[in-house]
Amino acid sequence: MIVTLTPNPSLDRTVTVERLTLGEVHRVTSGRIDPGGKGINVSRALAAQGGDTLAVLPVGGAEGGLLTRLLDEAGVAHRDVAIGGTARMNVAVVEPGGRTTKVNEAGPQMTPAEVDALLAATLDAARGARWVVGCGSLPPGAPTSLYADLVASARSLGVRVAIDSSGAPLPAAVAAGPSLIKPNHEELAELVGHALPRLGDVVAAARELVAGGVELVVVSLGADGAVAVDADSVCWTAATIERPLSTVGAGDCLLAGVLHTLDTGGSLADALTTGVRWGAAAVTLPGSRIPTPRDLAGIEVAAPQAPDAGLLLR
Ligand SMILES: Nc1ncnc2c1ncn2[C@@H]1O[C@H](COP(=O)(O)OP(=O)(O)O)[C@@H](O)[C@H]1O
Ligand SMILES: O=P(O)(O)OC[C@H]1O[C@](O)(COP(=O)(O)O)[C@@H](O)[C@@H]1O
Repeated sequence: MIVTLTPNPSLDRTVTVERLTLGEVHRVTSGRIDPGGKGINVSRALAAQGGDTLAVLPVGGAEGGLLTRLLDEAGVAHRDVAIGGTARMNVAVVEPGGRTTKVNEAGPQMTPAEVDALLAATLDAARGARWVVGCGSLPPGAPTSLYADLVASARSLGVRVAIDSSGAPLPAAVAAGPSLIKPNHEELAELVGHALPRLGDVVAAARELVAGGVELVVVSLGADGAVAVDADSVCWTAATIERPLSTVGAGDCLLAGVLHTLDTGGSLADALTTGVRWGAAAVTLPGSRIPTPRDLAGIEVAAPQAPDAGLLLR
């Protein structure tokens, strides 16, 4: 069982326009709404592939009601923690060719009691689970240490913790020694404090984090695939997608694929291959639609290999 915690879930509204021009009125050619937030997307991706998962989230307001209804419709088991605020709505504007502009709300103000209840519900759900995954930004009112606290508390229950976040909560969580982190290229550069133009720079930065106490670092690199680094090995792979439709949620699908494979006893190379397959399949789908087994068919992933250190990343 993989438990996900999404402290700041969202309704993801995706609209497609011919061309985005600042200051202009745009006519939408297609639109959709999906339950969102990074942990929720991880649970959606796992559930879509028959995985055993439970999403823990704060729920408030009319938007929160719609969010849980959409999760029910998608067959995603969830544990709701009632809050006084209202779930946020994030907008993604997609242009033909896949360029995506995102506008994310900050999220509802949470009280200290609501934050405590959310963490307690997550730890309660995590008892007996193999993995607990903390993902995404934190809403106003949540302490920067929320994911670090999750790492420490889940570890004392014997549960492995994966973290996918950004900004100040990420270094705080890293200092607590999680089992896995999944930064993208930009997040990793911010974490180590310098630019990482080549694949070799990414591997060196990931090794630095492993030496500092993170068991496994999986770095997603968009069209350049993903690289996985632990104390014993490093591997890299990628998939070619001719016509990407929307990259929203691709990193979440990658993480779901990696965890699903590790959870079912697969090797690191298999986990990375599955993750890249799920992430690449996600970019072939509109909005933050999640790949089904049928969407994975036909996605060719290169055999994992030692990274080409000199490769200049896109
Ligand atoms: N243009 C693309 N072509 C092929 N695969 C892609 C593309 N964009 C993303 N992916 C796949 O999705 C994964 C996650 O994408 P990425 O953009 O790095 O993550 P995030 O959404 O966290 O920023 C990548 O590791 C890769 O497997
Ligand atoms: O919590 P954050 O960082 O604001 O991100 C939330 C957004 O991220 C998503 O999980 C998608 O992730 P990406 O945009 O990184 O692919 C959306 O569902 C959601 O709108």
